[in-house]
Amino acid sequence: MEKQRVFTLSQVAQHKSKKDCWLIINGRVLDVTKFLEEHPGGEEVLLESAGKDATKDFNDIGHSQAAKNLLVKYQVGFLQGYVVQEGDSNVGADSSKELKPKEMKAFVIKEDPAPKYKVFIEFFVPMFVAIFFFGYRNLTGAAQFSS
Ligand code: HEM
Repeated sequence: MEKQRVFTLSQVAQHKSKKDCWLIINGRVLDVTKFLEEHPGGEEVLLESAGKDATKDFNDIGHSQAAKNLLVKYQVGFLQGYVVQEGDSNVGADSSKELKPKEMKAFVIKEDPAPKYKVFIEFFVPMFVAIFFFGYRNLTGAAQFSS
C-alpha cells in the first residue's frame, strides 16, 4: 500500500540530501537513503540525481536485472502523471526474465472544470424551466378562467 502513494516532482525534489535521498526511476519514487553506501556504483552518482528523475542515468549504465529488481525494494510510491505500463509489475517478481527498459506514458490529470456550474445546468435549469412552464400555464389558465 505504501508503495502506491503518489508524489509530485516538487515533493520528490525536497528529498535531496545524504540523510534523505529520493530519486525517480521509470515513474517509481525511490527512497535510496539506506542504499547510498551499498550502491556498487558509489553514493556520489545517486546524490547527483537526488530529488530528480534518474531514469536516463540508470538505463544508460545498463544495470543488471538484479539491480532492476532492487528498485521495488526502495520504492515509496509513484510519480504523479505517470502510468507504469504492462509488464513493469514483473520487476522483482521473476529475475530469470530480462526486462526491457520500461516506457512511461504521461497522462494529463483533468480536474472537473466547473462542477458547480454543471450542477447548476443539470439541476437548477430544468427546475427553472418547470417552474416557468407551470407558472405560465397557471397564469394563462387563470386568465382564461377569469375571462
Ligand atoms: C535505486 C537505484 C539504483 C540501484 C538499485 C542500483 C543498483 C546497482 C547495482 C546492483 C549495481 C551493480 C552492477 C549491476 O548489478 O548492474 C550498480 C552499479 C552501478 N550503478 Fe547503480 N543503481 C541505482 C541507481 C543508479 C543511478 C541513478 C546511477 C547514475 C548514474 C547509477 C550508476 C551506477 C554505476 C556507475 C554503477 C557501476 C557500473 C559498473 O561498475 O560497471 N546507479 N548499481
